[in-house]
Formats: sequence, structure tokens, C-alpha cells
Amino acid sequence: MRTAYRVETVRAAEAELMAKLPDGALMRRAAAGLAAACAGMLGGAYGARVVLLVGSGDNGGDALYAGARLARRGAGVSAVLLGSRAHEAGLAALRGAGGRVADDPVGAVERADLVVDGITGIGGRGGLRPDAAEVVRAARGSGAVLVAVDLPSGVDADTGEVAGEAVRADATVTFGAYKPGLLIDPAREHAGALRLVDIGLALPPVPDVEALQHEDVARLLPVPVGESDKYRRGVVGVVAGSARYPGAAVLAVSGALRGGAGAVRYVGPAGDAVLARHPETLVHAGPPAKAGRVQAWVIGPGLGDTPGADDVLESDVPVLVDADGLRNLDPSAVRSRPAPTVLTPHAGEAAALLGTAREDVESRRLEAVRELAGRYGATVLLKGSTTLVASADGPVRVNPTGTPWLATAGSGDVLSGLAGSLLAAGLAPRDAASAGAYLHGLAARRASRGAPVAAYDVAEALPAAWRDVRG
Ligand SMILES: NC(=O)C1=CN([C@@H]2O[C@H](COP(=O)(O)OP(=O)(O)OC[C@H]3O[C@@H](n4cnc5c(N)ncnc54)[C@H](OP(=O)(O)O)[C@@H]3O)[C@@H](O)[C@H]2O)[C@@H](O)CC1
Ligand SMILES: Nc1ncnc2c1ncn2[C@@H]1O[C@H](COP(=O)(O)OP(=O)(O)O)[C@@H](O)[C@H]1O
Ligand SMILES: [K+]
Repeated sequence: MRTAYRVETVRAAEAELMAKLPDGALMRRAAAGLAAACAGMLGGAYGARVVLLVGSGDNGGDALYAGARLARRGAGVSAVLLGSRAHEAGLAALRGAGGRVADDPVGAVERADLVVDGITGIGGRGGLRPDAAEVVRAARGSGAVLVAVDLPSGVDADTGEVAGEAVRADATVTFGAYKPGLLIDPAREHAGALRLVDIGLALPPVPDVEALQHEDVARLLPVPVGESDKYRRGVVGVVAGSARYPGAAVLAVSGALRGGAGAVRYVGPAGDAVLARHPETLVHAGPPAKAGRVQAWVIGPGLGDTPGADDVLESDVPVLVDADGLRNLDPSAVRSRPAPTVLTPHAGEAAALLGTAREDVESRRLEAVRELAGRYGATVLLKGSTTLVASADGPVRVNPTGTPWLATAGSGDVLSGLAGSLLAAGLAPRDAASAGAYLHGLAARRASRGAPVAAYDVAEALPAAWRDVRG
């Protein structure tokens, strides 16, 4: 599991550790890790031209001490001082190692092999200030490798928001713990490749944000054993499709068939289309209450104007509500259910549920997903460039797989079928949602390999994604 901690928590852990260590020891640890990462990216420090962008705080201090180390190993290092002050001991160390302060900042970054962004870290507020923004633009245009210290300057460490201009780094070397903003868009896109330097912090066992990795998902996936039969593996019911959108039913069923349940019941008017593609489906015209027993329902993809989720929400099994099923969804109807509910909105649907604008959800995903989970008393999977899963309590899960090629019609239908199938197979709601998103993103990467994919290609790549995860 990859874990991330809010600034407040990181600062508390730092304070506790600093009290036990000699002055400056933590910063030296951070700077040593940073210098080693920079030297690695340069293929050796000797002869390299390195420019440090140095802000007023300790983030600039890290850059200066790392610069001193690189200068001692033969790099030509200069510092661009952008803050109201600069870390005094760090600057003295740089000068002592032969580094200097740049007199032509833009010229220096244009000639650099590597630029170190030490403008702001966890103490930064808002976007870059104009003088910093100018130098950062020159660095971006220069062809130098851009390495952010702790965080790309200008992004919000706790939320992933980017309020103004921010550094776009090739890599970020972060200290002690990942911060949520490094894992969540739009900030994540600014961070480039992530590297964590252990500085010995003791962090609480429960993080603020976490991201599943292969081995976590492998532990969650349901695997049939000798005694299994199709009913014991779980039956998932899919209420989807309409005369206008029969394809959504086919796609949701295609995800459900590859999600671990032993059988898929389809309920709705698109039975012929479903059977033509998936003859193994148990088809029923409806209503859902008459279709037979299931262990979980999926409702919503392609329903169009046909009645919403009310019937299904009255059942006593877990329900996943997606797409058209989310329209006008009543929080009290969801909250009073005796069984868990999973909602899977994209940003537009989440915005409608929250009564806000889509852009607002996209710029503040973490807040939006937490708010929806609280309001509905449900597990909420917010789709998009970073998919997040939140329950009423516990860490928010960030999905680390996926590709922008997934932004293709119908791929969400495959995901709802898949996650619903995992629910029917007995996974807890947040596990079903996050393992579903993980496999879906992995399948999309496999199916795409840099080329456009259709939603059905994603469904077909799911078995290979399972095998990847299970090793
Ligand atoms: N504590 C530790 O043990 C360890 C900490 N470590 C390191 O310390 C970092 C945190 O250091 P920090 O607390 O000094 O804050 P930091 O991010 O450098 O910047 C704050 C200053 O920047 C300014 N500023 C604010 N917004 C701005 C903006 N938009 N654009 C431009 N400038 C802006 C503002 O000053 P102002 O210019 O307004 O006077 C403010 O005072 C952390 O990320 C890690 O790298 C490591 O060494 C490991 C050990
Ligand atoms: N920019 C993006 N990067 C990565 N994944 C994306 C992006 N945009 C959309 N997705 C993913 O694509 C899928 C689209 O689902 P959805 O919006 O419900 O589409 P549809 O309703 O057409 O099925 C979701 O899994 C979502 O997370
Ligand atoms: K930085």
C-alpha cells in the first residue's frame, strides 16, 4: 500500500523526530537523498550545470544543502534566490562548497542541465509569485531536467489543488511521506516521477490517503476453491440499458462477467442485445424484485429516462448506482438502506449531486468525494483523471492505474459491472470499488498501449489484468 499524509501530520512527526536529533540533522538527511537522486538523474554530478531555485523557507534550505553536495562532487552549481530571505546556513554551505548566487537567473536556467525547484514545499500557499513564475517558465523551456523538492512549488500538498501557476517537474523527491497532492490531480500531473526519501519519521498507522498496489489487490480478489459453485461465488444483478442505449447493458454485463461473481443476471429491455454478445447471462424483463435472488445489484448505465434506482435501493443487498441511476438520488433513501451502497459518479454527475459546477469537482476532487460519501452515507467512487474512493470514514483511496485513453464512451459501464461483480463476490464496498478501479485501469493500459481503445476492449483485457495482479 502506498500511503500519504497531510501536512499537519507530517509536521507533527517531524517535530517529534527533530526533538531527538541534533540541529539540522533532518534537513541534512533530506538533502543527501535529494542530491543522490539528482546525481542519478544526471548520470553523475561531475561537470554538470545545476541551478537551484531557492525560496524563503526550509524547502530552499534542502535545495541549498543538496547543491553543496553536488558542488563538492564537481557540479557547477548556482542559486537563484526568489524569496524574501534565504536559508542562511544552507547558503553558507553552498558557498563553502564552491557554489554561487546567479546574477542572471533566466540565462542560468537556460544553460542548465538540471534545475532544482526549492521555491516552496509544504509551507507554500497559492500559486507561484510572478518573479518565480518567470524563471520556472524559462526552466521548462530550456530542456533541463526539472526536479521538485518535496512538492512541485505552487501545488497544494493536502488537496492536490493548483490555484495558479505551478512547477511542472520531471521528478519529485519527497521527504518522509507522500503528501496527498502528489497522488491526486491536478497536482499529480505536475509531480512527474515520484521518489520517496526516508528521513526516519514515525507516522500514524492510518494514513489520510492510500493507494492500493498489486499485492493489495491480489489479496482482495475472490478466487474460487474446490467447494465453490456459481451461487456461492455470488450472483450480480445488472439493471441497465434501454431501447435507446442497449449497448450500455452489454458493456456493464461484460464487466460483470469478468469480475468474480459466479453468475450475472441482467434485468431490463436490452436482453436480446445482451444475449447476442453474452449467451451465459441470465436474462429477465423485470422488475428487479421479480428477477430472482442476487448478492449485489448494479443499476444505472444507459437507463435513459426509465425509472431510477428506487426499486433496487429497497432491496437488502449491496447496490452500486451509476450513471442515470444517480439522477436525483435522494440522500435519505440511500442513508436508510440496510445494506451498503456504492455510488460511481463522474465529475459531472458528482457536481449535479452536490449542486456545484463540474470544474469545481475536478479542481477539488478530494473534498468532493469526501462530501458525497458523508452526505449519502455511502462509498463513493469518483471517476476521472484521478479516480478516488471514499467511505464515510477511513482513508480515501486513490487509484494508481488507468490512462487518459479510458476517456471513451462506455468504459464507465464496464467499471460499474466489474465493481458490482466484486461486491456480489463478497468484497467490502470500498474494496470492491477500489479493486474494480484498479483492474479497470490496468486493463485499459494493457488494451491501449498508447493507442485508442473502445470500452469493449477494456472488458476483454480484464482477465489479463487479473493475471498481472495475481502474478
Ligand atoms: N521541518 C523539517 O524538519 C524538515 C523540512 N523539510 C523541508 O522543509 C519544507 C517546509 O519548509 P517551510 O516550513 O519553511 O516552508 P516552505 O515550503 O519552504 O516555504 C514557506 C515559505 O515560502 C514563502 N511562500 C509561501 N507561499 C509562496 C508562494 N506561493 N510563492 C513563493 N513563496 C511562497 C513564504 O515566505 P515569504 O516569502 O512569504 O516570506 C513561506 O515562509 C518541506 O517542504 C521540506 O522541503 C526537510 O528539510 C525535511 C525536514
Ligand atoms: N482523463 C482521464 N484519465 C484517466 N481516466 C479517465 C479520464 N477520463 C475518464 N476516465 C475514466 O474513464 C471512465 C469513464 O467513465 P464514464 O465517465 O462513466 O463514461 P461512460 O458513461 O461513457 O461509460 C472512468 O473509469 C474514468 O475514471
Ligand atoms: K518545491
